[in-house]
Amino acid sequence: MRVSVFGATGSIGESTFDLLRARPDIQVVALTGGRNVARLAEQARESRAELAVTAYDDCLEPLRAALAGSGTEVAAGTQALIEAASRPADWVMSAIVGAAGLEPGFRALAQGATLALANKESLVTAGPLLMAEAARHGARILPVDSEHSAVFQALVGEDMAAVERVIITASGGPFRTWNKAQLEDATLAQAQTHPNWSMGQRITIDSATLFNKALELIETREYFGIAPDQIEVLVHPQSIIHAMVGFRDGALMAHLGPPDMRHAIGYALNWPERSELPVARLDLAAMGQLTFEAPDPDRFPALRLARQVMDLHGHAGAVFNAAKEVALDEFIAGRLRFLQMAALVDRTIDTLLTDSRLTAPVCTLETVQQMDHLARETARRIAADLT
Ligand SMILES: NC(=O)C1=CN([C@@H]2O[C@H](COP(=O)(O)OP(=O)(O)OC[C@H]3O[C@@H](n4cnc5c(N)ncnc54)[C@H](OP(=O)(O)O)[C@@H]3O)[C@@H](O)[C@H]2O)C=CC1
Ligand SMILES: CC(=O)[C@@H](O)[C@H](O)COP(=O)(O)O
Ligand SMILES: [Mn+2]
Repeated sequence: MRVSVFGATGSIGESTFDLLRARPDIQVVALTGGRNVARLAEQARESRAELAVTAYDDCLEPLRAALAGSGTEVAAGTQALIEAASRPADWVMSAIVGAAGLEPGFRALAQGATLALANKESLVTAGPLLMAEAARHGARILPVDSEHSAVFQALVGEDMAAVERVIITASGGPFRTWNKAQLEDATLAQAQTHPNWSMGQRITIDSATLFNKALELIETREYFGIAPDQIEVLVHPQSIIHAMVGFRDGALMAHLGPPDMRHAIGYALNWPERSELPVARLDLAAMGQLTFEAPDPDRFPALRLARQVMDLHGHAGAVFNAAKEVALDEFIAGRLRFLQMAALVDRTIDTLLTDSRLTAPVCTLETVQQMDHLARETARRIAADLT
């Protein structure tokens, strides 16, 4: 099997790489990264990858130097990423963070590869387009986000017409029990520490605001084609149950597992088979109890914003995600406070409500990219006002 990994140097990329080590039958085609050139080169040497690509032009020379004599080709830049995605592969991991992951995934589908999709932003910004591209080329999208992998697994052999509701769980993040006054002063160091999962910085902060769960609400609709009012978020601080599917006979099927992404990645890698995976086995008796709470929309407005976005349809997802990415950049740079992130996203959507393109159906990658660009410009202008 020929495999490529986009975002190989990140958290999902490293977990994927770890699983690939145990598969001598796999030929690594392309590995891509960003600024962590040293790690990308190590991975390429170890796996004898055909091609290593950095997203940044100024990282090309260090990458070339690190891979001299290895036999791995090197390339850099956005166009090189897209070309790498077009290189024939059977299975492609999409684990670049942010909207930058959309186009490589789109190109991988166009060459008929199975796309293991960790990059949730792809479905949030361009769900209908991505699904149509997969159908057009007879390609498959397999969910990697833990909740969506869990739903996918609970649905094996089931008829979607029998599904009444889908419940995705949320850890509640590091600020689950904080009041609003405490949230005002939440720091970057606190926000980038997840109670259960070890993940990249950006998704970790999104878990703290519940923007991660907001993206996942939209992602659920796009994957499974169910109505927003059939999708619920349930706070479950232990992150052991990842999702539940409720059927019209009242049965509720839950998917449980330790907080280790190698399960969801491995499931997508081995699908439709199940194979041995190096993940811990749960000891529920030792755990004692699993607890649940309703999310608080007042302290965490991201979920309400996601529901507004789902009602708007069209390019609202692209606008939502872009504004959220800008809010995150500003918070990381110390220019926005924690609660101002949601305020910025809210105001960006509000500002663009009068633009008819916001609700126009998503038909091309270009319009998605245009709306992403417009939303980023708008959000940056509003952020300058807020600071
Ligand atoms: N981590 C997790 O457990 C989960 C992650 N996801 C999703 O998976 C995706 C990846 O998350 P995660 O692994 O945590 O993120 P990380 O930040 O750990 O890794 C991101 C990867 O993308 C690369 N990258 C960063 N910016 C760009 C860019 N502009 N263009 C191309 N490549 C870039 C990074 O390169 P470098 O580091 O070399 O600069 C790195 O390889 C996200 O969409 C996230 O929401 C979903 C569920 C769980
Ligand atoms: C591992 C994974 O899928 C993450 O998206 C996870 O769900 C984050 O945890 P939260 O539930 O805190 O958002
Ligand atoms: Mn998730």
